[in-house]
Amino acid sequence: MMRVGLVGWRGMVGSVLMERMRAENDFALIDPVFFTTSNVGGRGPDIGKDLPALQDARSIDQLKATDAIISCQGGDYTHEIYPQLRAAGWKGYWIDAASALRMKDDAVIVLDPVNLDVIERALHQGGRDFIGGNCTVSLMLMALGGLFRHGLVEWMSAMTYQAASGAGANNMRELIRQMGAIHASVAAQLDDPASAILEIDRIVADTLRSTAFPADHFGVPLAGSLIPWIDKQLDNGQSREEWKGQAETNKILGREADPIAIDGLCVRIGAMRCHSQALTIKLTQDVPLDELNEIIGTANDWVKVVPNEREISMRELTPTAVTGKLHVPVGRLRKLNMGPTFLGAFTCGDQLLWGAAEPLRRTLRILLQA
Ligand SMILES: NC(=O)C1=CN([C@@H]2O[C@H](COP(=O)(O)OP(=O)(O)OC[C@H]3O[C@@H](n4cnc5c(N)ncnc54)[C@H](OP(=O)(O)O)[C@@H]3O)[C@@H](O)[C@H]2O)C=CC1
Ligand SMILES: N[C@@H](CC(=O)OP(=O)(O)O)C(=O)O
Repeated sequence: MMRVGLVGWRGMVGSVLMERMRAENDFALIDPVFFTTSNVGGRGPDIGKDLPALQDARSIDQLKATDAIISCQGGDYTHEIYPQLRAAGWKGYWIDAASALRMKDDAVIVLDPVNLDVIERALHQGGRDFIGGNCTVSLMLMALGGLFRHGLVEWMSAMTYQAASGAGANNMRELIRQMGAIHASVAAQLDDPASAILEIDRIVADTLRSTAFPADHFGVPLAGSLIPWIDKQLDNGQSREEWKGQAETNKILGREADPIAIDGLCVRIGAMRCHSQALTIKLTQDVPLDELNEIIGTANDWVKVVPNEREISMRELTPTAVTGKLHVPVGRLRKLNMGPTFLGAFTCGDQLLWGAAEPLRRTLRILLQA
């Protein structure tokens, strides 16, 4: 049985990964060893079978005794440990949620419903590093992979509406705290049907602008507002999250040599854990909408085309509908006024499932069958 080390299993991404691995009975197929950076000798998670005590995630000797490692511990950990482990001669598979190794030449960004061919080719060639993609990119490709597969995308612009979870667990908590602070500031006026709406609005604005408003993690209000910047600032004016759109999509598709132009603006909004995206797609040719629906909707087992109708879009194409679910709805599909080769689309997906945990556990399954 493959001895698989799990690092970062109690974090947010790691916890979702544990849930999914339990649900899919993955632990029956491996000999799992749990690591920690903070509780060596402690107890691992409940996975329905006996486990040895937690091992030290910074011990190269202990890590070396594995055939594969899945890390959800974060980029700093990867930067610190991965080079030491390879330098010590470890030849195992490194599967990682963090972005640290994504653009390394011999690393594959894994999203098997879209790029199983790229993953299998790398495995054939002795590839050992399999890295989960950026959540926004992975969710866009789960939704629109069919168009790319059919060579129909000349360029794409993605305008994103990204959830608090992408910034971490503390940010999710802070979003709810911010919502509570807003409500508390006008609770009395809300209970009084005769109160003036402009007075409520003024108090809410004062609350949002107050230095007492809880914003330690985001730095600014998200509830009742939005944040038009995600990740670091690059010299060319893009945010790093926006840069990933083109760089990671083309790497996932294995077409770095002939990249498709992808760009847009990434925005944080007050959703909990589902990223949404409004997409403008320049098609390489004029394809009728019913054919596009078919191409998009049959690309994988999880994408689900939502008819471009008001009621069903409002019910099914939202973070509320999608949270905790593996399907990836895509809708609002229509030709835009710019011409017959311009397609509009809107998609929404759980960024902790297909955006983070699910590609990792599926990669493990692929390695087990290799
Ligand atoms: N958040 C996201 O949406 C996505 C994140 N990723 C990547 O995944 C990696 C991990 O992200 P994420 O899961 O958000 O990180 P977390 O901060 O939730 O967890 C990382 C580690 O922090 C330690 N930790 C310290 N305090 C706590 C606590 N109170 N509860 C749980 N764990 C704690 C744990 O390590 P220990 O048990 O050793 O103490 C844990 O494994 C990052 O590199 C990120 O870039 C990738 C895609 C999406
Ligand atoms: N940057 C993403 C989350 C994330 O962790 O991305 P990456 O894995 O590319 O660092 C967000 O904020 O929504």
